[in-house]
This record gives sequence, C-alpha cells and structure tokens, in this order.
Amino acid sequence: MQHKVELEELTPEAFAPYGKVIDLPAGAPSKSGEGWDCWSYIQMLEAEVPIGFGLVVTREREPVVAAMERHVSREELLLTFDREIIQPVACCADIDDPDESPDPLTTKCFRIKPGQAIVIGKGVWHSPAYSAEGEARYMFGIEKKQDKFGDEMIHPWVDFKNKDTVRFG
Ligand SMILES: NC(=O)N[C@@H](O)C(=O)O
Repeated sequence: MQHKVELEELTPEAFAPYGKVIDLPAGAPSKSGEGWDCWSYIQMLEAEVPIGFGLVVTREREPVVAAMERHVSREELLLTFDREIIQPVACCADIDDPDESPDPLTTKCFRIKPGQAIVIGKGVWHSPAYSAEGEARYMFGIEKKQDKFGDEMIHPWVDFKNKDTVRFG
C-alpha cells in the first residue's frame, strides 16, 4: 500500500517527536559585534566520542520512500549547504527492539532550508534526504562509533512495515 503525506514546514513543535530544530532564534543575541550577532547555545548534540561528518549529494527523483535507517545510540546533526532538502522521518516505537521496522503512519517529510538544521533523535527512522529541486548538497554529523544494532553496515535500510511506501508532496 502507498501512503500519501503532505510536506511539513520545519518548526520545533512539528519536529519534536523526531528530534530538535536549529534555526535563528526570535530573541536577542547572546553576543554581538560590529556587523554580527551570535546566539549560543541554541541547541545541543549529545556526544561521547568524536563526531564524523558525511556529505551527501542528493538529486531530484520520484518522491517515494520505501526504506529507512536509524541510529539507536546516536543523535545526528543534518543541514543543507545550498538548496532546500526534504527529510523523511518516522517515529521510533521501541529503541530496544532490533527487529523494528519504520511505520508509514508516523512518517512526516520536512522541508529544511539553507540556514536551518535538525538534530535527529536517537532511534528515529530516516531516509536519505531528497532535494526540493535540482541537485542539493547536505552534511550530516554523527558520533563515529559502532551502533547497538550495527547500522554501520553498508546496507542499513529497513523496509516499511508490510513493504508499504510513502509518497510525499
Ligand atoms: N542522513 C543521511 O543521509 N545519512 C546518515 O544517516 C548516515 O548514517 O549515513
């Protein structure tokens, strides 16, 4: 079965079941200088070992998600460099269940604009991000350590329950 979901604007409230949002705060900066304002700390990433960074080039393709991965022991920072991307995510039902599959009924697809970032929560299912248009380059950062259920494997993808798919847009 194919499920259809609308694209979601990235807000802390809408993204809360999946993680944290990094965006320019509405409040006053914590420090400023000639021509610059700084807000810190606006968000936190849990880490016990060094963070590894990855880059993904993602191209326009059919907006259909069939499988996702998750990292049950690590949060993941993710931000786009140049273009808007779309990040599909699904809730983690049981972080201790090695046989869990992503649930299409909890899947949402968020628009992430240049200047925004997300911290994907531990265990939260996610696919590679899609580009909103053309080709986009995005970066992720995650602790460089083995995960509890071996998501360092070359093929960490787990199909949705019943081999369902999710179409967004
Ligand atoms: N987010 C993404 O595209 N990839 C990472 O989650 C990864 O672990 O490769």
